[in-house]
Amino acid sequence: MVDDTRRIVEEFVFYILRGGKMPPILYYLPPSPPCRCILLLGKMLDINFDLKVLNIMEGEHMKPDFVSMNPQHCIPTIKDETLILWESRAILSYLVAMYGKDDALYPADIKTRALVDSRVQFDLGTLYARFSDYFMPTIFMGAPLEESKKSKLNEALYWLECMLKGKTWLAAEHFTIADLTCGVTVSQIEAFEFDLRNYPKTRDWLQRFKDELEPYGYQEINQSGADVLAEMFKAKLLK
Ligand SMILES: N[C@@H](CCC(=O)N[C@@H](CS)C(=O)NCC(=O)O)C(=O)O
Repeated sequence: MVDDTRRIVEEFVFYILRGGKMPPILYYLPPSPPCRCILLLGKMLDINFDLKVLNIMEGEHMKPDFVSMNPQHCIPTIKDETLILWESRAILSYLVAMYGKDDALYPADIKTRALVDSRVQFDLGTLYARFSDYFMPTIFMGAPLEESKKSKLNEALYWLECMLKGKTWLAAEHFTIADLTCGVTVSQIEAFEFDLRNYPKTRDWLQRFKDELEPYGYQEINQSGADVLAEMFKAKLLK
């Protein structure tokens, strides 16, 4: 009861501070890597999401109300007033533009932004895609791991290692959404105990990524979600 009152008061204060604008609704599931990216950014930007858990394992994403909003029925999805948006990386850049106190996480400088976009799209089209292709058939269907897919993932990790040569962060002198999306992917790969010994720069960067996000709930949001998926993966491997 006290907690409820406190939450209502906090939401009201937040509402006033935002100039009368309600916070965005986030449809999500805690272990989902793309959802974890949005939750972490929300903490960094102090966005008090109206959180709606959508359990895709129980088919909640296929319910007519959600499908009429997002016909692709994927999470994360946000609803911010009239805007309905999915694709986690597009959500990241939108939230920085709309709620960031500055553009540091998604720099306006044209050449820096081009590098951020390049790394973000590398994650979507190559790194996360190959990670998913290698691990997900085992997690969701109990399929055996495939050596050819492992090689493809190693190739993507090698490219990431090359991108980090002489760099502290992936795309700028400071942490950006490129580090956020690639970092969540690599932290999941690490949680699956994939051998990262050949990628020393990536391992150092991953540690910096964790340190950077520690004050924003890294353990509760990202590590715990990564561990849940890793448990599911191990259980399938043992079968
Ligand atoms: N490229 C999308 C991928 C989203 C995605 O695959 N979400 C999964 C959960 S991790 C999902 O919603 N699966 C259910 C479905 O697509 O029907 C993003 O980054 O947002």
